[in-house]
Amino acid sequence: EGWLSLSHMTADVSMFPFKEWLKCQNKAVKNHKQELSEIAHPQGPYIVRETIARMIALTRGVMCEPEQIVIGTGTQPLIRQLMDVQRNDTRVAIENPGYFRIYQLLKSMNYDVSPAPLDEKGININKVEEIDPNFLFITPSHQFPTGIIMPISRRIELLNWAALSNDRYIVEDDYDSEFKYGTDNIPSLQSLDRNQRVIYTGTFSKTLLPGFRISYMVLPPNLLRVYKKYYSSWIQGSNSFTLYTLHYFIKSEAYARHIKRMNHHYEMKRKNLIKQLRLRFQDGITIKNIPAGLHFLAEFKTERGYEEIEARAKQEQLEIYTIKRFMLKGVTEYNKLELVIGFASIQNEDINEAVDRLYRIMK
Ligand SMILES: Cc1ncc(COP(=O)(O)O)c(CN[C@H](CF)CCC(=O)O)c1O
Repeated sequence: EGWLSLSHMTADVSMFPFKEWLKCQNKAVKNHKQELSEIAHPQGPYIVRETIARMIALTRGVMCEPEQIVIGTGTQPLIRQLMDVQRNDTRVAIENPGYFRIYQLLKSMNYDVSPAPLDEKGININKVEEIDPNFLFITPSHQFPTGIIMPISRRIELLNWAALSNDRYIVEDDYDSEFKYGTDNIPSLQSLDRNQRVIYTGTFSKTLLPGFRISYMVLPPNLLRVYKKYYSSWIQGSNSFTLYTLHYFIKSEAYARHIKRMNHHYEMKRKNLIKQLRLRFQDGITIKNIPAGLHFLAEFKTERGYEEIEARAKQEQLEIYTIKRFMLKGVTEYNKLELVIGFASIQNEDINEAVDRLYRIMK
């Protein structure tokens, strides 16, 4: 019957409004031939940055001017640009478990990168003070991969910590913050920042499609000055055609409608998957049931180790990922079997079959 996927790295392409997207593409051709014939602004076309600035002000409380926005072809290239213009002795801390692709990028740039552990409120503030980083990478809206939603109290603690020095920044990765199911959508950390300490990054990979490669970064004025100094001759890497299409997709409210529709769709699939998992595994499964994002963590009682589970998953043609990929350096072997279970790809009618395969893999 072929492969089924519980990957957390996808979006549900079966629901993407390609017809509306193509209409916006036509508008881009009609209204912006001139701009398409030229090299775009290093940070991306102004009107696209203006539309993004307005949208994140409305949806995430982010306060910024279009001049502070840098558009990029992904979170990694944006972080690379930001960090390329920092001093070599810059110290960095990142959540552990955390987004290993950023961890690996920062290490490949020869920065001193320290994984910092979490507690029930997100990144552990005492550990942050111990490490004393210049840049702190966090995902407060929906910690990646544990899903923890950082309470306001911890956000304030972190902002107070950052405000104590001109040489401290917090990179707020607001990844998949758009998907909340019945839980409150806490405004961005950036919206609480009064000292130009927060760099805000967002992406359209989860709300549109990861293949579009459209992400953005909001720099506080002091870092924007540094950025402009180093990148004045930079040619924007994004595809202007896609960016102008995005501009019309957002302005026509198609984007807002799509997110609303996807929230309902994902909430229904998530509920069904959790129900089937509980029915099948009974007390053999413990689900970290935080109602947000496009994946959840689930711990399974099994005698089998990670390698064996991954091998059996291939046999069963079920795409699954374990928590190991997010356990950054210096963490002892996990003594429980934990999966990151994504529900964007799996079609509702395939959920029972996927759960059956998972049951055979674990038993
Ligand atoms: C924490 C976090 N911040 C941003 C992105 C978005 O990056 P970009 O598309 O480049 O804008 C991801 C995307 N994560 C990937 C797909 F889910 C990879 C996960 C894995 O490698 O496990 C992410 O986890």
